[in-house]
Amino acid sequence: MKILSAPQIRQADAYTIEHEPIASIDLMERASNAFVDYFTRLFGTKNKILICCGTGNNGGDGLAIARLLSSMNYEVAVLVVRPNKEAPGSADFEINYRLLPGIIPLTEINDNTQVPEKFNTDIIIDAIFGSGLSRPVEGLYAFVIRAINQSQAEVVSVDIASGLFCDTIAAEGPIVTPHMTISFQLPKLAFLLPENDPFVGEWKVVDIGLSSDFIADQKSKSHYVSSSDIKKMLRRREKYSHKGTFGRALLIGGSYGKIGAIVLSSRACLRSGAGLLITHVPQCGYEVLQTAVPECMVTTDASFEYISELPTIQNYQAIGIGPGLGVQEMSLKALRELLKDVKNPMVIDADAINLIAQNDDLIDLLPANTILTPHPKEFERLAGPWENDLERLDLQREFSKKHEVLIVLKGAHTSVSTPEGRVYFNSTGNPGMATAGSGDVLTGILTGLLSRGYSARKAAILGVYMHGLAGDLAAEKLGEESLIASDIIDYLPHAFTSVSAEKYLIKKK
Ligand SMILES: NC(=O)C1=CN([C@@H]2O[C@H](COP(=O)(O)OP(=O)(O)OC[C@H]3O[C@@H](n4cnc5c(N)ncnc54)[C@H](O)[C@@H]3O)[C@@H](O)[C@H]2O)[C@@H](O)CC1
Ligand SMILES: Nc1ncnc2c1ncn2[C@@H]1O[C@H](COP(=O)(O)OP(=O)(O)O)[C@@H](O)[C@H]1O
Ligand SMILES: [K+]
Repeated sequence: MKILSAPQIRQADAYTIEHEPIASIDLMERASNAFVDYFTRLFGTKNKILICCGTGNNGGDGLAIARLLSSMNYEVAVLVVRPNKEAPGSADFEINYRLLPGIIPLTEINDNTQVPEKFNTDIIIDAIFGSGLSRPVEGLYAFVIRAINQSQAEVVSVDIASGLFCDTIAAEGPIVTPHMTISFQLPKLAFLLPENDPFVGEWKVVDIGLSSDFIADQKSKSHYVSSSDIKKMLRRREKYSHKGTFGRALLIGGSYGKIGAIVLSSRACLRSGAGLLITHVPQCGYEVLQTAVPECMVTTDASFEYISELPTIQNYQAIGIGPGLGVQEMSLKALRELLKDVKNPMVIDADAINLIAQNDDLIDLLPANTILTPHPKEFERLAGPWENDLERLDLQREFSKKHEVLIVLKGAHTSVSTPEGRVYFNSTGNPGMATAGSGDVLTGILTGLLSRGYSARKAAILGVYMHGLAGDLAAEKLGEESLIASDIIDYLPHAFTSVSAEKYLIKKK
């Protein structure tokens, strides 16, 4: 799913109005209905609702939402914020203003002195500004937004929190801090930047039928990965396939006290479809691996505690290195040798990333399209510091372009950047996955998918999605608090089957 900028969203509205064709006021009605449809699934009629409206089209949505909710027996009141009494609202705002039934209490605020310290209501629907915000909020609007934020009510923003820009980090000036945002058609970049979290809350995108042709034609460097994107990527296992068809994977890692990391990667790799897995560990890991993962073959290093040398690395479709590796001099030597010899894209994680960050010569040895999976601290070691999340995103894109690698920057909404400068934000995963070893599981999944024959770009996007989905399915059953990395592996089969089920049905028809 593409992420469009505010000007592109405006053009999509205009294109849809002209080419569907649909009257602008009817598109607003459709958007308001979509909002109400989702809102009424969450909140019952017992709640007192105050709808705070600006006088643009976001405010027009607010008025239509008021009318629709009132017709469904919700107790609704409307507040219109209009600093200049004489200034008319947008055309569609004015139409909806005239359509507002008399039974809905309507207050207009023109002056700071009329703003209560806080609003006494159960729910506030915030429809002051949407994607048309053009400058930071001040004056009367700022007073109203502060009062909204001070109220005890649940706040739900229409399209985007008033005061938040669609395409960047939070500006100066007050911004609504909603519990939830119900947004139209496509996610906004602002929803995916961690520092905007207080101004987004939970968010849900509802379809308002904007032209899919127009959206398909738009250029966008940012994408939000949805389940339908993933379904298109998934491959079937063909009838006459054999284990060789699905590739030989090699995982390298583990050290004394950190063998568990490479055990997790190995199990996850096999659960992601690799035909054959060889794991290379220091001698101290031999019995652990053979016991914990009987399906994998194990080769041992000359060193008891650390990786110090390479196994034969020919004939592998995919190599993953890093989990539990440590940053010993001898492991650095082995990594340098590996990077000099390998030609295919690899997966580089954890201490292998740290070693690359500490040794300038290594980055240029990486085969094109190699996948690096840093968490933010590891990425900072690689690429240097940033001032804010938008700068971090730019840094990520630039790093990928400059070094021709994929960066999987981990966290909520993990972002995958490609050498072409595109970024794919993940839509699965939960805070239960912030637990030791879940990154090691991801490395195993990515190595498995590469060996299985997916391109590096597809392996990265699909692997991150499946890892998050397995985490979500695990959390559904076990809760987030107790989730551990092994649970993610245990739920990987459910993740794959839940996404692929529909595809098989289509094939059978
Ligand atoms: N036909 C359409 O264009 C549709 C628009 N929709 C709604 O319309 C919204 C966008 O509406 P608009 O483009 O009218 O813009 P907004 O309603 O977001 O803002 C209204 C106007 O306020 C002014 N403004 C911006 N920043 C300001 C500030 N800091 N202080 C004071 N005034 C400021 C601008 O002139 C802006 O046009 C969307 O977010 C969505 O809610 C939906 O109804 C879907 C259809
Ligand atoms: N709040 C969160 N929401 C979603 N996913 C998360 C969250 N926190 C962590 N994760 C995921 O868990 C994994 C953690 O990886 P990492 O930090 O490398 O852990 P470790 O080094 O312990 O294995 C990443 O894939 C990350 O995206
Ligand atoms: K809003």
